[in-house]
Amino acid sequence: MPSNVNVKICGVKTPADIAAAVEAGARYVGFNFFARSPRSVSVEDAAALAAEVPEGICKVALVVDPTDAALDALLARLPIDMIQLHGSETPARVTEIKARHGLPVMKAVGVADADDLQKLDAYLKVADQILVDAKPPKDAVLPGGNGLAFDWRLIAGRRWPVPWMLAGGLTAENVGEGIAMTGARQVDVASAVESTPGVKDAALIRAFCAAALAD
Ligand SMILES: O=C(O)c1ccccc1N[C@@H]1O[C@H](COP(=O)(O)O)[C@@H](O)[C@H]1O
Repeated sequence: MPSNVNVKICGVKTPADIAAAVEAGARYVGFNFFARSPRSVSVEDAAALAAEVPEGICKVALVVDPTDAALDALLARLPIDMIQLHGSETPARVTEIKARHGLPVMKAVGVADADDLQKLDAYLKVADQILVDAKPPKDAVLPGGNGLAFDWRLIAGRRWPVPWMLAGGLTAENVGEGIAMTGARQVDVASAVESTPGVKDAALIRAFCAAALAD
């Protein structure tokens, strides 16, 4: 029986990463355009990679506080299905980006405590999806992709009116518990499916997807 959980593999950089994700059952692949990330790809490389993604798999562009010019340049080259905003974009900026580009937007919200969930509520009317991620540590170089989980009890039993993904420190070992505790129907992973930062590992992708899709 097909699983009712969707998996996103974020930070794919090679055709082999895409093949591993798709064969393992992922429904989303993420291209990371945050230059300081070990997972970042150039627009040119991502355009070539996007051609490898089968029809029906959602191609997500992960960007952090993008300018209009940067998004214009990216979307002119790349057939993207969804924009993931992973910076400090306000609800008004999310609305602006959606209107300008006509693409679904997933807004990432970092969660460390109950106050962050109030901030999340402000995006429910403007974003198409919410990515509920761990809040990065103050001194972190990356605003996401740090392999850190948040306290899932904070969102246990929460229901939101838009689709959402659980992210942050998910691994093959803990994703089943994360799904069970939070009721997530979608999960997103970057670092736990890598052998070293920025290098995806097909066996780890398979193990993660098998665990997430076992539900
Ligand atoms: O992965 C990155 O390098 C990254 C950089 C900047 C913003 C977001 C980033 N990743 C996103 O964070 C989640 C969680 O990552 P992890 O599994 O804890 O490593 C990831 O799935 C991306 O959507």
